[in-house]
Amino acid sequence: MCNFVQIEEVRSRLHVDVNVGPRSLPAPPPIESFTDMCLHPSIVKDIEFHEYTRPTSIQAQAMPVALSGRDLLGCAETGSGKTAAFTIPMIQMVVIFNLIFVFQCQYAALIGSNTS
Ligand SMILES: Nc1ncnc2c1ncn2[C@@H]1O[C@H](COP(=O)(O)OP(=O)(O)OP(=O)(O)O)[C@@H](O)[C@H]1O
Repeated sequence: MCNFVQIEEVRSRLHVDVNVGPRSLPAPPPIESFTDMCLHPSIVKDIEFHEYTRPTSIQAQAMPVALSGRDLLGCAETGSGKTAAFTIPMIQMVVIFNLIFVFQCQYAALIGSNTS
């Protein structure tokens, strides 16, 4: 994917809106294939086990942002795959950087969930 127009075309097709803060760099473009996300082999294996063939819209846009280490706030309808969109990058960071051992962190991730 090379230019802004093409990126916006893909976002439009995926029905994805992206907003970044005024002093922030542009968000990474969406990635429409798990294979192209450079995920750890153990994560790829699990994605295959669950028979996810391609990212949902929220995953295609949110995962590259989170994998780049940026903060993000993602909203999408229920059942659209938000859980994996946020947790796969989180697991990737833990697996790749081995956060708990490298930084002696007590916590590597914090998950907040609404109650219903
Ligand atoms: N890329 C994908 N391909 C196929 N199925 C998927 C994919 N991503 C998630 N799913 C499946 O879709 C279903 C809904 O996903 P999930 O519950 O994560 O959505 P959600 O947006 O987090 O929902 P909620 O708003 O209710 O929390 C789950 O069964 C999940 O395993």
